[in-house]
Amino acid sequence: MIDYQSLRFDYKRHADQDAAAPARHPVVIVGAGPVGLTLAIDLALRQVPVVLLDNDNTLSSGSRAICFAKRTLEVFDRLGCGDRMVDKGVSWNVGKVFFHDEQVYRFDLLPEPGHERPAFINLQQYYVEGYLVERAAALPLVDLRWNNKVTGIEQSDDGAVLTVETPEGSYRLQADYVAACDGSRSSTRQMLGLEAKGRVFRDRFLIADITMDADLPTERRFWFDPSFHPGQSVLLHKQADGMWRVDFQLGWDADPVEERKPENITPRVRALLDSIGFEGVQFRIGWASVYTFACQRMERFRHGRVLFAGDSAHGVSPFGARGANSGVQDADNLAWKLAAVVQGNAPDALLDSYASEREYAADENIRNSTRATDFITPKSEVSRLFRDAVLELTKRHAFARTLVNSGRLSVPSVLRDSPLNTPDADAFTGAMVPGAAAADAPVVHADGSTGWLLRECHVAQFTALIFGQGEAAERSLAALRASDRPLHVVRMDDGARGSEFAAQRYDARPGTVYLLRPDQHVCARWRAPSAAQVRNAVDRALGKH
Ligand SMILES: O=C(O)CCc1cccc(O)c1
Repeated sequence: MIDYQSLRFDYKRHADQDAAAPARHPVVIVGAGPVGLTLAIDLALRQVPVVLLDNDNTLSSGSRAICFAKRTLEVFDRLGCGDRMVDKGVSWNVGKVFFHDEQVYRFDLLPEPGHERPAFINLQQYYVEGYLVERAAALPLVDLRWNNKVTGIEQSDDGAVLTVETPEGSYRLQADYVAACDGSRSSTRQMLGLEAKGRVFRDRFLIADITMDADLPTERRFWFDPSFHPGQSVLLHKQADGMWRVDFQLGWDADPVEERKPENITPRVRALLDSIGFEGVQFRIGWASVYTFACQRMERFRHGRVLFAGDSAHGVSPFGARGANSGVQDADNLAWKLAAVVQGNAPDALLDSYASEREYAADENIRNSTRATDFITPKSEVSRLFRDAVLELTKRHAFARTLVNSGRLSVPSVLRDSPLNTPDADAFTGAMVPGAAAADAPVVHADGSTGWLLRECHVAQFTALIFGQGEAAERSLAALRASDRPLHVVRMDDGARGSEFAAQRYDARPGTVYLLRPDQHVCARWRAPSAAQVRNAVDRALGKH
């Protein structure tokens, strides 16, 4: 078994370091974390060569982001590495909320059948990064350079020049576009004199990974004010390899250095385990950290030829697992747009929609994260009284459950107001509005074979889903063909067992067509499209209108 935590990657001298003039590349990505790696793989699969620079030669130190959401797994599936993540991770849908020591609420994030992926998996970040690195290594168009630290950036109208420091000295590189995926302390952001602004929360949390031989169902457990950690909150998650993540709220006055010491972590963990029935169970403390956080973002995610993605662009609290997941969705949004622009299939202005769509998503994540944090860590006596009253009521009254907020867990933003959407001209019901990430569903083919809707969406192209058979579906198919736009067509045959999920989720009738962007967001839909409507919708989604 590979120990991903102790892996060291070789620095290799590159021919660019000996070039007389700085070599020029279409895209240079700064930072080989989950976001930079996702973006690099996605671009390479779209036939765009990428240089990916990382300032060290290791994967994530510590388990860090552990909760990877359904949408993130669907992105990883599209990139060809979702199965490994899901096979190694622990899947979960259910969360339990406790007030004092009593369960007051249980929720199921994916109560309906007919989805390939669970609501979440928990997997240590070093595995996620390791699997992405291995996937990238299989793609000749990804040029991953370890121990290549960007120390300077100069922008011009048509690109940027980066200064890169290596163990053998520094060299310069030119890029048509730079993606800054270099984390919350982004040096790219600092070098450009930019900042992220927002609210810093005055509280401290201890995260400790413990390994123990004990089992509980794989569920998220959250305690408000439990007897084993009075006055504070606690969150427990199971990870791979018999590891568990515990988050203890400590309060602002806690001493971060003291709290990280094993002799101070042990009694906290012991009290938790004793309270959940694991009195005799031995445990080992692994990675531990004391953190504070801020909900903040850069005002704009695009600065000329530099695009910011992930934690460099925005930050949230861990509650809701919206950090890494929204970063992967940034990459998902950016990759196809960058590919379309550098390949000459879309104007540069398409990249403005990356910024506006993901700034919108960041606001939604920050809003959710801020509300959850305010509920979890009330900052006044009145807020605490309100919070405790809600939790008390929740035991008996369903209405109060909607007010409980232990973190609203990550779901993709619906990009409802995106300029890339074609507004509906026909009546539809349901959630698959233009801007929504396409819902998965079983697919039943005419020959009886089965698959999953999102797996059928081709990585490189716009996809058209056509529902049903018969004349209406044939007319829609003819319109798609006559549109003269490269479309990957997926036939959603109705009538077969299992096909009802898709028909219902997409409010489909025979002939209904959904147009999906390459990142699987719906951008248009019709009951019976014309070729011109399809053509216009594709062009609009490419930023040509
Ligand atoms: O369950 C949640 O709301 C998030 C769990 C989580 C994710 C990342 C770090 C961390 O300490 C907790």
